[in-house]
Amino acid sequence: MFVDRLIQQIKEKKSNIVVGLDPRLDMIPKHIREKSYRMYGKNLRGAAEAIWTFNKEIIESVYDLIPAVKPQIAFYEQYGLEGLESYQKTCRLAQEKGLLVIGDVKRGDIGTTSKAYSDAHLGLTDVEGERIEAFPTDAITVNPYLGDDCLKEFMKDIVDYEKGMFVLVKTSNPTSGQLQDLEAGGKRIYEIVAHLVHQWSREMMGAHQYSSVGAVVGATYPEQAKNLRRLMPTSYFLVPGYGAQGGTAKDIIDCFDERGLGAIINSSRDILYAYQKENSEYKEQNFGRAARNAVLKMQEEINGLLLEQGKQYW
Ligand SMILES: O=c1ccn([C@@H]2O[C@H](COP(=O)(O)O)[C@@H](O)[C@H]2O)c(=O)[nH]1
Repeated sequence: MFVDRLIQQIKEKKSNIVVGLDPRLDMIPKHIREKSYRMYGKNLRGAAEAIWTFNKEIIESVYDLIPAVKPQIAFYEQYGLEGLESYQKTCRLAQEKGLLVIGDVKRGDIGTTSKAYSDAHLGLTDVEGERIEAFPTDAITVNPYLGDDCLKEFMKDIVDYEKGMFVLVKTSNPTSGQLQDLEAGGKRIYEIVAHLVHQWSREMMGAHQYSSVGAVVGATYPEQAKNLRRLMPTSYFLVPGYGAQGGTAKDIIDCFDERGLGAIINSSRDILYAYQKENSEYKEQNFGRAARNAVLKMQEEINGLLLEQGKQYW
């Protein structure tokens, strides 16, 4: 089951960090871009190959330190088919390195359309009876806005293929409250979504009192996260917003349970582009080492605070 594999990886690597694979062309080291443009041209192929080269080195540099990666599909989709090919290759390499892959695809539509999304990202795609894997991912993010019939399609594949999903509950962006914090029947919208997620989570429980149905909860809203931990006791939290968006170890600490489990913390820009930081000791040739160092620093911050609070999971 996805959640059990995740917890096993977390314990083995003593890490609850997810590296977000969000390749931004303008932030990829120049020597990689130039080589790629020389070989393929300044076009979608050239961009996609630069991304792939960059991701390969990032994965090689951090795979032994983390349980999972989270490629954000938007950063690949913008380069069309070539970009999606890089997404697919990135997911495959990460899995080969023993990492779990959480596709940040934020899908959700009417039932029949959700089924197609789910075939592509969780299950298998049917071609005249041949069942083929389109994108190799272990879990995805989903948008709950369309309700039960939308999520039912993802649920089926989670059960059949032992995959996972993280439902958007309280997102990290500045205006997430505009809709998510509105009150309906005495409750906030995000609390109502949390209640639904809790119900869905009961259908896919693993061995450690957690479910393969998790929730996205932003690091930038610590008070709400504390409340959500209580409302969704069986859902693993995928927590974006650490680092570049301002979230700190203190802000995410209440996403964990008393055992130090229950949350995986994502950081993308702060890790991938650590070599560009003002005080960085690394040159752009060593961007992989800079990323590794950034993961180790984040691990120290989070594990240090967990230890202080007696929430030692390792
Ligand atoms: O509420 C959300 C949901 C998803 N994200 C995604 O996480 C990363 C964050 O990147 P950073 O560079 O660490 O800020 C990015 O892929 C977002 O699309 C989120 O930030 N908040």
